[in-house]
Amino acid sequence: MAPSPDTSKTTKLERYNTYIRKVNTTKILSASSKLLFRLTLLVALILIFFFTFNNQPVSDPTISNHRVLTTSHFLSSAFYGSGASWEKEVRRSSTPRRLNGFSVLVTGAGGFVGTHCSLALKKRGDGVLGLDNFNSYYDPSLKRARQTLLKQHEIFIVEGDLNDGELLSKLFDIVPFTHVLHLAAQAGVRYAMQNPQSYVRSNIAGFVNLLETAKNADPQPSIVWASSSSVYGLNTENPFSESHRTDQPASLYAATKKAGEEIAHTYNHIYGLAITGLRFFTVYGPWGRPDMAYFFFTKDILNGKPINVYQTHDEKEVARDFTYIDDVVKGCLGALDTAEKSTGKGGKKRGPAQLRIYNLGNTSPVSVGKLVSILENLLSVRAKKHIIKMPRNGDVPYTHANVSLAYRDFGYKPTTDLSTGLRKFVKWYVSYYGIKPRVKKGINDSN
Ligand SMILES: O=C(O)[C@H]1O[C@H](OP(=O)(O)OP(=O)(O)OC[C@H]2O[C@@H](n3ccc(=O)[nH]c3=O)[C@H](O)[C@@H]2O)[C@H](O)[C@@H](O)[C@@H]1O
Repeated sequence: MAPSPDTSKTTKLERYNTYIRKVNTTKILSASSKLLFRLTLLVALILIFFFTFNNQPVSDPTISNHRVLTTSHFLSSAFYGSGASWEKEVRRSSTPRRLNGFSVLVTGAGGFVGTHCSLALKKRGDGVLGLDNFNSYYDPSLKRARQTLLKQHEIFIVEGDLNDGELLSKLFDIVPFTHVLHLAAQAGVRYAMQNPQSYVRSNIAGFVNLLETAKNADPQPSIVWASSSSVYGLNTENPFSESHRTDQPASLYAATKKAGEEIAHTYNHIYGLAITGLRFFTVYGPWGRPDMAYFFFTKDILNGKPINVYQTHDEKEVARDFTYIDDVVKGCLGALDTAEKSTGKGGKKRGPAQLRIYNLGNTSPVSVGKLVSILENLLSVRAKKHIIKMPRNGDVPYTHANVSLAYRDFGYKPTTDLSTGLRKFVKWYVSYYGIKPRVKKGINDSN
């Protein structure tokens, strides 16, 4: 019998090869399933991120502005800055139509004062480019409606955030702005207790970012920006003058505006930026801010909802130097017209530059009780008033502007009393929100 061949070596080899194939297949399978798992995780994370940041209820003031800003920044970075047509829009909007006209970057152009100032500048032939992040501190649909209004007047708003240095530099690369009207801010006195960080982000970090860009620009623009009557804080001298104490802010909002004034000093001192701060006193009017008392009182009175009317702890009336928007716009344009050129260039100072602060108020404080009775009369509805002690929320009991400095330097003279201004506001309100019944006859007939 022939000896059977020794197959033990080939069998071993085959077994070994089979084993290797199995191991490799398992490795490939496990690697691809890992890859698949990671991809799924990534997609899930992107989806979670997208839905979390884009499905926020818009009018809830408790929403963290930070998240909204970050998303807006994220989205805007994807949209802006590419394409010849975008640059063309930027150039077209900011080009003046009158001889020696300004080219103004208006930050917060989708806001209340920003919209009115942009329209006024455009109307007289200046070039206006808006910048706004359309955050949801209050109903963004109102900001979008203002944007539509500006678009009808050929004013383009770049959608982006003040803290986006790249975007700001790009805008200054495209346009040699002569002026910046800086109105973008986290506004509101009481909301600062709910979302303190948003005040730091917009009013301090955002402002610094803007000044950094402006100081590097060539030419450097002149800057006019919105400070606030709230910087007077616990000051007891009356009426408030620019020389009075502003070192006792009653709210974080006021503290960030005061910080802005000090920061303005620094950039003026080091870099030669010409800067003018305007202390606005409770500005109201058509296209106003829904977070302000006159606005939400109107809404609540019409809806039969109770309103809280504050009084001081010693039971005195709380009062404000309510200032009508058209007067404030004249003040802003006056400040722009009298702003001197910045003296620096490309981050270097070449000589002393103008630094100014002005009150823009109405010079006649009115109590909140009186404000409510004017509204009741205009709306023909009785308010359900709850008179309560002013909560400790950053409010001050009283504001009253002395505007002689603004009058001396650019002829600022407010001419609208509260009844006249509120009549115009109510007329706009009922038309904008399509409210017909009960509003006093004649409200739509007057100007
Ligand atoms: O002039 C300013 O510096 C500031 O003016 C307003 O702040 P404020 O004067 O507090 O305006 P509102 O929030 O509209 O309040 C007006 C008055 O109504 C009172 N109020 C407010 C809310 C409320 O429920 N009840 C009430 O009586 C306030 O105490 C205040 O006296 C703006 O909201 C700030 O952004 C701005 O910087």
